[in-house]
Amino acid sequence: MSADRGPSGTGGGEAPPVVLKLGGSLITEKDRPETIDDEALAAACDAVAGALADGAVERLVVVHGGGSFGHHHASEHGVSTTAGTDDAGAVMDIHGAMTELNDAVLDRLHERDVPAVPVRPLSLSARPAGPDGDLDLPLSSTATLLGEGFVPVLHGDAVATAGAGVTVVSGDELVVDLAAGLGARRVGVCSTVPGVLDGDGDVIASIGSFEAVADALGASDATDVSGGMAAKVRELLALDAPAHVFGAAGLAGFLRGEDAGTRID
Ligand SMILES: Nc1ncnc2c1ncn2[C@@H]1O[C@H](COP(=O)(O)OP(=O)(O)OP(=O)(O)O)[C@@H](O)[C@H]1O
Ligand SMILES: C=C(C)CCOP(=O)(O)O
Repeated sequence: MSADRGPSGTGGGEAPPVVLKLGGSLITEKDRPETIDDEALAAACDAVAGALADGAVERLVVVHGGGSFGHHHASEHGVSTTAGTDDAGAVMDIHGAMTELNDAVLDRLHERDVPAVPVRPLSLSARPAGPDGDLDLPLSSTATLLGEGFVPVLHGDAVATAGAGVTVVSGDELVVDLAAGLGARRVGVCSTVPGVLDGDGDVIASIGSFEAVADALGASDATDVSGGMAAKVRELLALDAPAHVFGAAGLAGFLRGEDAGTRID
């Protein structure tokens, strides 16, 4: 790997970060178990590397989804964001597949000199008991890595869950906690669709409430244990920072500070 430690390394007082999710449906072939979409992943990493190199983004946290890695194994074991398992083998299947995908994302970023380092939710995070138990995601490692000039890369994962064993935490949940806790400037979710689509298949320019678009929102077309587009919009509406949902064509523009796809705020 050729990635060096990032240039800033200055501690506190830096610009608020951008939080970017690379959707699993973008970077994998979601219908084919454990298959990376090499072209799409490379293009996304090019856009990230370009934005960091030309200073369009100073501080960046990347989150990636599960695609045909996490969702496939979670579904086979009957595990979702609400249904847990007490089988260590199932946890290893889910977490192991996400580790493999995370390694691939890190490799592609390192090839482009992005100082990316993994932050693993299974080792860091937990859900307390009860239906309203908010995810506990300690942020000090991510914040410190950012301050030291790195690009932390988190991912949807298996997560310890009081009273349920281990469930799934989606990248969308992580994005929301990271953005709120780190005071993100902007949030981007890059997926296979060009934005949130209305009933006619057109991109909805902006969404301010779930009810206004609920009829158009569905689950993912592929195997998915975390709720697809409906869950994504619900999560992003809870944020203070503006969020955008867009496709591959919108990524470079989003990183330059432009509006892309659907704006959610
Ligand atoms: N109204 C809608 N607009 C756009 N996509 C929708 C809509 N309703 C349902 N979808 C589905 O949501 C999918 C995107 O959600 P999905 O969770 O699969 O994306 P992702 O975040 O890229 O993947 P992952 O969850 O693996 O990280 C689309 O591919 C589409 O099948
Ligand atoms: C299925 C797993 C392990 C990750 C789910 O994360 P998401 O793809 O962001 O919903």
